[in-house]
Amino acid sequence: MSPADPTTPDPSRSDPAVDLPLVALNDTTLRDGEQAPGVAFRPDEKVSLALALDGCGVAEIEAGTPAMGGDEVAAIRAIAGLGLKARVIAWCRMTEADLKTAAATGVTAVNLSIPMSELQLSAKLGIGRDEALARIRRLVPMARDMGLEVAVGGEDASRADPDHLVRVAEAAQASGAFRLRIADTVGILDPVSTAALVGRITAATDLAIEFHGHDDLGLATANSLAAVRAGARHLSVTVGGLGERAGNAPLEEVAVALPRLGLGRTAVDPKTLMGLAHAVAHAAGRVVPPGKAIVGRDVFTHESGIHVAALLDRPETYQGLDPETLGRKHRIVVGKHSGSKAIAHMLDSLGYQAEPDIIPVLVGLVRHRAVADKAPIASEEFERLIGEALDFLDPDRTHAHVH
Ligand SMILES: CC(=O)SCCNC(=O)CCNC(=O)[C@H](O)C(C)(C)COP(=O)(O)OP(=O)(O)OC[C@H]1O[C@@H](n2cnc3c(N)ncnc32)[C@H](O)[C@@H]1OP(=O)(O)O
Ligand SMILES: O=C(O)CCC(=O)C(=O)O
Repeated sequence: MSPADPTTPDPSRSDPAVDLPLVALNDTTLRDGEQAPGVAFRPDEKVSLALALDGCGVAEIEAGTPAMGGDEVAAIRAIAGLGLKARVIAWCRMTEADLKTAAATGVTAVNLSIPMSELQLSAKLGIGRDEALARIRRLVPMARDMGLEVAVGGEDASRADPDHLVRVAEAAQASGAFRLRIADTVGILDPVSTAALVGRITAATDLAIEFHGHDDLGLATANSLAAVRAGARHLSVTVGGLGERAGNAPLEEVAVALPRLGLGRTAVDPKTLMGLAHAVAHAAGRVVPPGKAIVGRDVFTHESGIHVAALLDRPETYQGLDPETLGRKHRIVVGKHSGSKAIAHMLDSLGYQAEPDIIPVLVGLVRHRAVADKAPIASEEFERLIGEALDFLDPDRTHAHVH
């Protein structure tokens, strides 16, 4: 098994290594992310999120949809003028009007989107595959002549005939596009079908392939990783997975999983991911769920007695990901599932030297309190429970059970 071969990763490696393939993350929080129902960023919010995304190290920022006009155009123009390291790309339908509006924003790159499936071609545009190919051959060179880099967006590619996708890749490349996006628009792929589809395209073309996963089945991250195994070197992501319906592949999951699984490296600084998650959630009017992988409040917090007992001695016993790589730390709380070692640890961390007889009493009191409160026990409440335990053990306080 060779770690350099993306199809045979070495799961034991945890550090990004230079011999892993470089994967470009195209963050579309400001375009597809904002398509989540009710999410509406102000231009100043889009600008500050673009700066944060650039600081985090994504390769590309899909800044918005110029065809929306007004504030959206102003925001894209402002982002294009920031001089970011990331490529700033605008999303367009494959039409001359959208292209001209995009060019006027000052972006240097456009994603020209056209449906790939028969269903969308006929239902949305009333055209067939040949006309779709003709539009690619007309619009891509037009955009190139305007001095723009061009990616072709293959909407609904997961429901399209793979032979047509290959022809689209050929037409896109011959017309001057630098990339084709394979979009699982309605989120129906799994990792096996993603690898088969993406592998079919990457075997037939040397045009760069981007995979754009949706999370309708909770598989967007898994599918994105499968796409990399199959040769995709560009992935669409959004912060927190924000996006249409169930959203997109979360930036934080993809950026951390790629090197952790020995599949790829990116330029993303993992220590920026928490701040970014909260900035996007705030601007989106949403919250970061406590159990959200990588950036959730509780994902390095431990309550279960068996886990705490082991990781107090050796953190690696219950650690798949080192929190320090994300600028985070393990946290231990006491609650319904605490055992005696966790209670002793809590006493110790609050500065008490306890005699062993108080611990089982506290285990019971903590469990009871946690069920009533449906929350871990805060330090002040724990100290109150110490008092209760002392009253129970020795109502007259003739003996010091804690010091
Ligand atoms: C899978 C995706 O995420 S696709 C991206 C979705 N993003 C958005 O919709 C961005 C927000 N959208 C908007 O603000 C508006 O829909 C606009 C400004 C883009 C267009 O508004 P309108 O002109 O009023 O059109 P409306 O939204 O009613 O319908 C969409 C039109 O786009 C056309 N269209 C859709 N995809 C494409 C395409 N790839 N190429 C060309 N035309 C397309 C539809 O056929 C329809 O055309 P019609 O008006 O001639 O019937
Ligand atoms: O055509 C594209 O660029 C992809 C659009 C998209 O967001 C999707 O299909 O989910």
